[in-house]
Amino acid sequence: MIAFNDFSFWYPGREAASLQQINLKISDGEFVLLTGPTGCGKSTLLKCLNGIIPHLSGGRCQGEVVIGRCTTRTMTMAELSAQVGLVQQSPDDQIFATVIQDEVVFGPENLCLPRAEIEQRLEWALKAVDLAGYRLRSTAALSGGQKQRLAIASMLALEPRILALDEPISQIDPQGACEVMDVVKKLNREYGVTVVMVEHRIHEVAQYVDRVVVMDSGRIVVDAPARQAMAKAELFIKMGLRLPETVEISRRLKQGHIAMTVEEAVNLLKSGVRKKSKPAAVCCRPAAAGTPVLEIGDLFYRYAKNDKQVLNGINLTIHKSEKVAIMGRNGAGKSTLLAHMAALTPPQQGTVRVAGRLIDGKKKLPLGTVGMVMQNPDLMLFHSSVRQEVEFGLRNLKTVSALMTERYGQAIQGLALADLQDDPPLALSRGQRLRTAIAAVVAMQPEIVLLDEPTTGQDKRNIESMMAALMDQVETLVFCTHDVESAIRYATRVIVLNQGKIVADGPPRNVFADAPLLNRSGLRPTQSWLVGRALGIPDVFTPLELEEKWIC
Ligand SMILES: Nc1ncnc2c1ncn2[C@@H]1O[C@H](COP(=O)(O)OP(=O)(O)OP(=O)(O)O)[C@@H](O)[C@H]1O
Ligand SMILES: Nc1ncnc2c1ncn2[C@@H]1O[C@H](COP(=O)(O)OP(=O)(O)OP(=O)(O)O)[C@@H](O)[C@H]1O
Repeated sequence: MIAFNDFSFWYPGREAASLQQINLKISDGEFVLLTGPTGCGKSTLLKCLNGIIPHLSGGRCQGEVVIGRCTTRTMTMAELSAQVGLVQQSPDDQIFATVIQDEVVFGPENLCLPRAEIEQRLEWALKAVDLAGYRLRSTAALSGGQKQRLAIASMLALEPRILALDEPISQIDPQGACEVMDVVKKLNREYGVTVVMVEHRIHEVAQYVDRVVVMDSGRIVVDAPARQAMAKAELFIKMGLRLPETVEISRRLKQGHIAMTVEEAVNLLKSGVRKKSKPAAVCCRPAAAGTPVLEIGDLFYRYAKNDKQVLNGINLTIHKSEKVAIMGRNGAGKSTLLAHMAALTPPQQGTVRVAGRLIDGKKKLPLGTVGMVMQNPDLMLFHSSVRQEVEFGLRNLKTVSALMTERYGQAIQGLALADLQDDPPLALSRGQRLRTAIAAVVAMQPEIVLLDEPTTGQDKRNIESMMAALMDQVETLVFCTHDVESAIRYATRVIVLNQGKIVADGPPRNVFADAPLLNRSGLRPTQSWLVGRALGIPDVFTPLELEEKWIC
């Protein structure tokens, strides 16, 4: 169905090839996960499938990509689009209609399908991504995760033979991600759709796929059935990639079996010899009680007069030095709350105090009080090099030269951008663009840093180095995330929103041990916690903790 024959590709103006001698064959009906470190060429490879490369990208190619029986060089974009549906990494790059239903029916209408069939596909596709009630809604009034769901729906409605998905669940809440994966798997299994999915959240998708292809620096370095690929756990770790916790548990057990699901991991552990003595339960980190820096009282907010309340009576105090994760279902109100904390949106009802200043929409906060990175980093990048981008804020703060060099250096090192300083930000991979936007904010060392989903599109190594830099260089940090593992590891406090209300607020270990709460809020416990529960060991959240309590 798909064949890359000795294919290499150079973007315009780049000396190094972003794809190097790729040889890859994907059969009809296969489900392939394509993964690898940020910037290794995954999105570039997907763009070859529907003809963006070479027809729109410019640049230089060697070798060929064959879809069906024809090479993409000789096929038109229209011919390719009829076979390949590509869901792009940033939904904003894909969505163009102003109304949701228009976005979804655009493809089927262009295929000149009968009206009844278009209607049926529209209904089915929106239901599949849980947007059924949103048909007539404006696309501009969607949250980031809802936009990602819409981008998926518009490709599902095309019913393509090949579905190419570029990090389709990166901004979707954990339960929603599972539902989307179930739909994609069903299409693959029941209708024989060939699926090529790029994803860093390997732990959430590995159990769905037939085969795993890993890239590094533009080359394919692993190509194996899923279980065999997971057996190369050491290589994944060396490359800084994330493993499913069940695989991590299997690795620690050292028995040679690889568990792909929680059930398999439970059976594997039961078959081993259990440790006799249990170490004491890990203590919850105490909540910080420093000076209040964000004080929110009875905050209500709706986008338009007749809309539902998006924030529904928020009361919240965040203290200096806290590291707070805000979590919850797509559309729960996280980004809207963050916009209030950044004083970008003045309160309609209730009060917001930032660093002691009452926000009323009239007076601006002094520069350097709050730094925020939005969910879509592209909205914040406007310079012609990473260097200029990161220096911009420091120049506005009139930072003296020596301090500027120091802060710039720290931010660039911390965000792993040293090799990209002269690159134009918008010609970087998404993970690299996001790190650039974060570096620009961190370099200014504002009192409060607000990040909207900073782990999306990042490999494990970059998440770890980025979070280490944030822990080190940022005083008070508030970040929205769907990444349960990162919240457990880095947050001192987790706040869960549901329909604009705070439904949980406490140390991560308390929040993530409350399965009914997680279930109601679009979240999921970690695989280690589920394994621990099945084995009767409470308070286990990571493979390491499970090893300490169970494995000899
Ligand atoms: N439009 C472009 N112009 C020039 N270089 C580009 C362009 N897009 C990507 N690149 C470069 O090509 C390489 C591969 O980028 P690509 O987006 O395919 O990586 P990726 O593996 O998908 O990364 P991520 O996981 O961060 O999305 C990177 O080094 C990137 O800087
Ligand atoms: N500009 C807007 N106009 C009207 N409604 C909006 C607008 N932006 C967001 N909304 C709606 O407000 C609600 C909350 O959106 P918000 O972006 O705060 O959610 P979120 O929790 O950050 O979601 P996600 O996890 O998907 O990023 C959603 O129902 C969304 O559709």
